[in-house]
Amino acid sequence: MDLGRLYEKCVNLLKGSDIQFNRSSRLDIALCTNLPIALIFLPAADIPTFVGEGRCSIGITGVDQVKESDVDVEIAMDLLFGKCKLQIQVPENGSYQTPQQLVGKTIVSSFTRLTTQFFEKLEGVEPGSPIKTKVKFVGGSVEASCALGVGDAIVDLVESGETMKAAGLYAIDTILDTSAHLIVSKNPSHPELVKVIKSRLEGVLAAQKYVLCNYNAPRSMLPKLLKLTPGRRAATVSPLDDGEWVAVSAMVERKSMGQIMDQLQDLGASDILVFEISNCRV
Ligand SMILES: Nc1ncnc2c1ncn2[C@@H]1O[C@H](COP(=O)(O)OP(=O)(O)OP(=O)(O)O)[C@@H](O)[C@H]1O
Ligand SMILES: O=P(O)(O)OC[C@H]1O[C@H](OP(=O)(O)OP(=O)(O)O)[C@H](O)[C@@H]1O
Repeated sequence: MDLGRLYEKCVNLLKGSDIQFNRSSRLDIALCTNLPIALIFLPAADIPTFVGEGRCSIGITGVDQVKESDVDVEIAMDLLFGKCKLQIQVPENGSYQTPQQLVGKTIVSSFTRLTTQFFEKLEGVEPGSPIKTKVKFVGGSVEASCALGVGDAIVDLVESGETMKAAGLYAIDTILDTSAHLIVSKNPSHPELVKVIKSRLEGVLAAQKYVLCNYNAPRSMLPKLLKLTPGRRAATVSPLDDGEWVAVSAMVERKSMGQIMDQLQDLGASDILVFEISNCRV
């Protein structure tokens, strides 16, 4: 698990999965109070190594860090947060507009492996063969490199684009779209626990993706209404005291919720209620 940008979302995910723990301040390890596991809080870039070497059975970090580390782990689940892009950025007022123009130049990045792989492909050489482009490592504040004359371009993560803009840079290509992922050791010490944690996390992700929609409707409109709210397997339809009416309950995708409510109403549904799902197994 991660200490910085991903930390809060990781903790929320664990809470949602009912993985309980108390973390004393400044301690990097916390024992789970309701499962026989220890949680270790590590920098995002170190997590792939710990999991790759089997020291930790599972980890949560950006897939950018996993690919940069070149470790042999299972990339098990996209956790759908921490989304950003690893992009090639050049000075706005400079002469470079395409990655091809950077061949033979100096590129600065914290992601030297991914940058090197990109230029190997661009230069048409075998992986591991020498390339004309020079790739330099810088651990932080990479965006200052061009202005300070350390490099001609940088490869760095972009989320809002504000850092890039403030540094007078713009992106000319994307090397990787990334987000936080669950990674699993190829030899976990307790595979059965890994399975439990995976299915709990899947439950939280599904709960985030769906809401529960309940409504009352004239029975005659059911065929049309159920096309809008078919449910995952099938919608639950219950009779009401008024025999002409039914109550419907179905999971719907959160992203379509507003549109579906509008259409249900247009078709004569009433008392449309939408509920958050705090957890589920589907
Ligand atoms: N705007 C962003 N900038 C950098 N990383 C981001 C951004 N948005 C999401 N991420 C993800 O977060 C990961 C880095 O996490 P973070 O910055 O928390 O690292 P850390 O080393 O654990 O913490 P810190 O840098 O605070 O010590 C990246 O690898 C990427 O997957
Ligand atoms: O597109 P934005 O939303 O502006 O985010 C991107 C910036 O955030 C990260 O840096 P971070 O703040 O982690 O500091 P660092 O430069 O020391 O890595 C990343 O390296 C970019 O510089």
